Amino acid sequence: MVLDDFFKAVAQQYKNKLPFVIYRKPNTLDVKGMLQKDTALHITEDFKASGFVFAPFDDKFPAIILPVQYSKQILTTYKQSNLNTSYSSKTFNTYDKEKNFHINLVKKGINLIKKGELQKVVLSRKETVAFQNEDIFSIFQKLLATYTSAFVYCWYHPEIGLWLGATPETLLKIEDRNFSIMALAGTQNYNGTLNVVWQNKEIKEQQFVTDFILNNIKSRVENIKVSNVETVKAGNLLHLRTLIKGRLSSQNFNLKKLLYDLHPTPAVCGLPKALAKTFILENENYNRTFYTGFLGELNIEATVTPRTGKRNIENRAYALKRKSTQLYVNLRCMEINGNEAFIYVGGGITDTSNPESEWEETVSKSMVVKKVL
Ligand SMILES: C=C(O[C@@H]1C=C(C(=O)O)C=C[C@H]1O)C(=O)O
Repeated sequence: MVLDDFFKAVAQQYKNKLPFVIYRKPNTLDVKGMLQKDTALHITEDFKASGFVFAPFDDKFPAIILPVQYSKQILTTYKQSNLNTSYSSKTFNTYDKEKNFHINLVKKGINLIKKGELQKVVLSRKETVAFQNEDIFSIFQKLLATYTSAFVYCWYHPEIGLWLGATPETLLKIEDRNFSIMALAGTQNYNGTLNVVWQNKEIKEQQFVTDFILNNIKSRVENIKVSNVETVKAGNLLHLRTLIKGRLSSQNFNLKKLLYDLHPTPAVCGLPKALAKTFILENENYNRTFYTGFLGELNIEATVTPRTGKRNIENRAYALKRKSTQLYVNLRCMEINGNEAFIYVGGGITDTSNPESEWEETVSKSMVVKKVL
């Protein structure tokens, strides 16, 4: 489908107040869309359905799905040169009240860590900025053009609202029995080089995430491969990343169990998980809803053509059908609500965190999204 027709179809869907998602995976050009044919709020209880899932931070609340069976799928290609909208150079005010609240929240977190009750907690805030007469699809296109290595999406349901984001973090990918999980944490501003020094604080907070993931998957996987810790760029920021890959031991693994043993990981919640989550729910002054939840393709049938090598020539005729799941953590995102955009940002706190720097980190993270407004 050509780009114009793609966006016309999605705009019509939005006008008709029908649910949809449009998205592009990291470092690819395909932009996919799922346009749901009814207005129902579909839920997946067992994670066996096939569709696009949108799950909240708090696992007490259900995961929403746009099911393949009730949706029309559309596809286009987006090249950076398609961008014909320019950036505005708006300035945004931050308010002392928000800053004071966040700094006090961080101090509270540090105190609990120093008392030994928590090891790490990720604390966040919601910032409201004015949003007037803007075309959400041009914002989506700016996200596509600006953040080519992110998972970029725009998701809508009339009963929930409209979300947009460009996340650098994969939660879980599964194809057949092969899986891949990312441990991403630690943040510093990007100043033109990936060759940077990381402080112990960041190294430790990222290691917590890797260890947590390994502990939670070890009983049901084999052939685990853990990458070195690498510095990766996401917009104007750098993070530390470890990739964990392997094979699930059983064909009949329980995807829901695996997912909720991981989610929310210490990249967005903390350690120990339950205590950190309670602290977050009781002390942040807003409801995260879908920020730091997860989203993406669930049990989508993909056609895989075997590689063409001399040895494989006889295989070329077969196109294999495989079920694939590719889920991302909902970060660097915003929710549009009438004339307002809510931007959600947070950061990991450990015993050596500095409250003022933690505030600055959330300001830098908010720029990722503000840049396209
Ligand atoms: C919580 C966020 O990001 C997470 C926290 C990070 C950190 O504490 O350094 C880094 C990447 C993400 O795992 C966010 O972007 O809002």
